[in-house]
Amino acid sequence: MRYLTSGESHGPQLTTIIEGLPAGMPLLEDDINQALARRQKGYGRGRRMQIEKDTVQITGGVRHGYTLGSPVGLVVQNDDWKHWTKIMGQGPLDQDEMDEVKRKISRPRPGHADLNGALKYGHRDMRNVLERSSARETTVRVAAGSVAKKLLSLLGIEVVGHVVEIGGISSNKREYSTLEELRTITEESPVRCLDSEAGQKMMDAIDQAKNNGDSIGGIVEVIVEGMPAGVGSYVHYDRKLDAKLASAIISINAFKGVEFGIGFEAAKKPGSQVHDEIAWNEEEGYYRKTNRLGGLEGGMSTGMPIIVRGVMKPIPTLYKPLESVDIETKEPFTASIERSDSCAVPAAAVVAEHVIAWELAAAIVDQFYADRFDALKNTIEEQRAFAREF
Ligand SMILES: Cc1cc2nc3c(=O)[nH]c(=O)nc-3n(C[C@H](O)[C@H](O)[C@H](O)COP(=O)(O)O)c2cc1C
Ligand SMILES: C=C(O[C@@H]1CC(C(=O)O)=C[C@@H](OP(=O)(O)O)[C@H]1O)C(=O)O
Repeated sequence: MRYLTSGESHGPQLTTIIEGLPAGMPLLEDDINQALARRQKGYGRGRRMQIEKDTVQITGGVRHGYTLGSPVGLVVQNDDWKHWTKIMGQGPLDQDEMDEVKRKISRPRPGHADLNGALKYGHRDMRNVLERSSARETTVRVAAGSVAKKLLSLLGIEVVGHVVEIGGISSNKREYSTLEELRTITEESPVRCLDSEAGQKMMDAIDQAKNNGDSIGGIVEVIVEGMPAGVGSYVHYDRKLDAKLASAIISINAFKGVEFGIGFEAAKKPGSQVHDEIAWNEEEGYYRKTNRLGGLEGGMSTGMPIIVRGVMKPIPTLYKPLESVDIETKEPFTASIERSDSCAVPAAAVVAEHVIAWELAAAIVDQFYADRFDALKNTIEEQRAFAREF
């Protein structure tokens, strides 16, 4: 299963095409719209989120609420496009229009894609870079991920993303009784945090950063329950499930680190406090007494919950900007900017949830290859029964 995306941040629309989804899976626009709305929420975002009301149009691959096995096309309109039709128009400009819109972006922001993208593609107007490097593109990644989440959910696999740290303030509450409880509580928190006290402090930290013209980052966590054991493989580097999940997290704009289970803490502990003892009972089959490795061993799922965390750096566009160099004059400058998010960690938790869901669904569809969704469902049940009785 694979997907590509297309679209600029202030262009007319964002598009994705999903290839390889089995036929006969229930899918409605509403399933996707709920995910898009969740990505738009979250304390710390800038004015753009007030302009957009992200909703999807399914443009192919679905009929009467079920997938056809043909490519699924999804489109999300950019409501901001109407303010950018000249600047972002796709046809050639006449001379008058050229004068009107020729204000080129020649001042690269440290930490964004501007300068490297300009050097790579030869764009002297860095708008040509920032339009596509913008995290606006995560809208359709969430759309594709929500289709994957639907598939997983129908197979009894649930995925939830939430925030565990913002600006150095950590959630002290990590325990929850069910994934449903984690989802419900974090959904109501403006920063998607289980710990309401820490959540309030996170909001204060975001306000403070904003007032200082600065930005802050944080850590998000994604938990997956119901994944059958043995998805992924140890036999080849590009079939390892942990590697795919790590790549998915790092592919989110501004994500700089990833860990599984106890993660980087493993470096400080002896093996006896890192590895999870294996046990067996008739009801569940094999299980681990602990889950310090976060549900992954040898590039494969263990059947225990998968726990992935990702670290997001602070947003690079600063109202109090850092020094940079104008590529036209070669002079240093510190420019002011029009608008930006001051913290997008709560939104990024939703993105992380969906990119992880995508990788898991793709790994399942590729491994238990099926053209029909009912056949896939049976195969997964058989795999679970096989593991229980093994
Ligand atoms: C949901 C989300 C919203 C973001 N909003 C902004 C923003 O408003 N301004 C900004 O400069 N960067 C924002 N970023 C981060 C940039 O897109 C990112 O830093 C940039 O693409 C450069 O990539 P890199 O940081 O991975 O190197 C956002 C990222 C995410 C995930
Ligand atoms: C548009 C989204 O996020 C954008 C991501 C982003 C960036 O540089 O990554 C910059 C900002 O864009 P703008 O300058 O248009 O306000 C964010 O709003 C979105 O998440 O839908």
